[in-house]
Amino acid sequence: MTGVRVVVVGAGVVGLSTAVCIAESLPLCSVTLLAETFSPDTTSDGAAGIAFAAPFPDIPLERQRRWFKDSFDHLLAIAQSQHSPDAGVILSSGWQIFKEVPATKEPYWSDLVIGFRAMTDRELKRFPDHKFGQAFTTVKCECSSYLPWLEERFRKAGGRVEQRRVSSLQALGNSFDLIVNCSGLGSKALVGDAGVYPVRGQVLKVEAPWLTHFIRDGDGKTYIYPGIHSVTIGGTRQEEDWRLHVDRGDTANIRERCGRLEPSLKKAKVLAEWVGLRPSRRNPRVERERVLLQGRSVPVVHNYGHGGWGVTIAWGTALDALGLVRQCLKEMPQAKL
Ligand SMILES: Cc1cc2nc3c(=O)[nH]c(=O)nc-3n(C[C@H](O)[C@H](O)[C@H](O)COP(=O)(O)OP(=O)(O)OC[C@H]3O[C@@H](n4cnc5c(N)ncnc54)[C@H](O)[C@@H]3O)c2cc1C
Ligand SMILES: O=C(O)CCC(=O)C(=O)O
Repeated sequence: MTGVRVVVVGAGVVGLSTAVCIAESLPLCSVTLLAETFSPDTTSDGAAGIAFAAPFPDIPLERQRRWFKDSFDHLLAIAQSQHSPDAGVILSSGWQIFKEVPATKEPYWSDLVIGFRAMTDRELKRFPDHKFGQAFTTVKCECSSYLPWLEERFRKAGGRVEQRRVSSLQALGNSFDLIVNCSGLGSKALVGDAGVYPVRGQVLKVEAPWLTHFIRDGDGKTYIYPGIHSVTIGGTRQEEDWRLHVDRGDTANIRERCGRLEPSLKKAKVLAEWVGLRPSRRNPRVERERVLLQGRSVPVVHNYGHGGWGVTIAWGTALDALGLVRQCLKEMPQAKL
């Protein structure tokens, strides 16, 4: 046997990151990336792409810190290299502001981003409804550039790409020795996970090149993220809402909320409106199991359910998934690594 046949299902930021990690680290495996949709038609494509996260309830904080750190350091290195414009990864500085002083003044990643500090009274003055704020520099990833850039990197590492929908893992059992499931919300049907659910998010992309700093309300519903080509303003977090069309009421509401934080947005031209369904789950599923497919016991590594933080932790969870793939290979006596 010359190599183990690995398939990665899903070409959003999680699937592409995972596919790149596997193809670059395990050159003797033949890796196929298989997905129903590719950039620009994935959920990842419309994300603001800011590296920022809230904690998941049941994952040890040390593991979450590792996911954040590995991803942040990976993106920071790109942002500070000549690849930054092609990959669409940049540094982004700004403020998170709170109407009430939060119980936890420093998020678990406060020492992993750059220059995290409490805002001064002078900085807070322009936000009269807010009592407390955090200033920091993080990274921002424009997935409409980053995903094609990752796909190119995957192809250069010898990966193959195939576009089709997979109706069940059974359909893959004959053609592959190891399955890596990065199908996001698709995992609800693909692996019958009832714990995966959509959280609808609507954003507007506006033209406002004079804005250079992000502003995020600590309630997580209102944010303004300046990017390379446009400013993303949002948003909504509507649980179990599968509607993919733009809601005019949401648009008006977003413009009103963001305009209150940044009055100059009233002058900004709307370039596009977008809706995505966050692949949410109580905790992301990054684990392995064996599944009986066509009479064969096939190892499956899962990496999905990142909710609203998929861009932020994709690279870190991809490295974990790579570790799980290595464990599966060790259990295959015929595999050459
Ligand atoms: C409005 C909004 C703003 C956001 N902003 C941010 C942000 O600033 N920072 C951040 O970290 N995150 C953000 N997110 C969250 C982020 O977008 C998601 O966490 C991330 O996109 C999830 O990536 P994914 O690869 O798991 O899923 P997806 O991008 O949805 O990709 C899933 C892939 O699986 C494929 N697939 C599914 N089922 C099948 C099947 N049966 N057969 C074949 N292929 C299949 C799909 O075609 C697709 O290629 C935001 C989300 C929204 C909605
Ligand atoms: O929450 C944020 O501030 C970033 C955008 C995001 O992650 C989201 O809308 O899911």
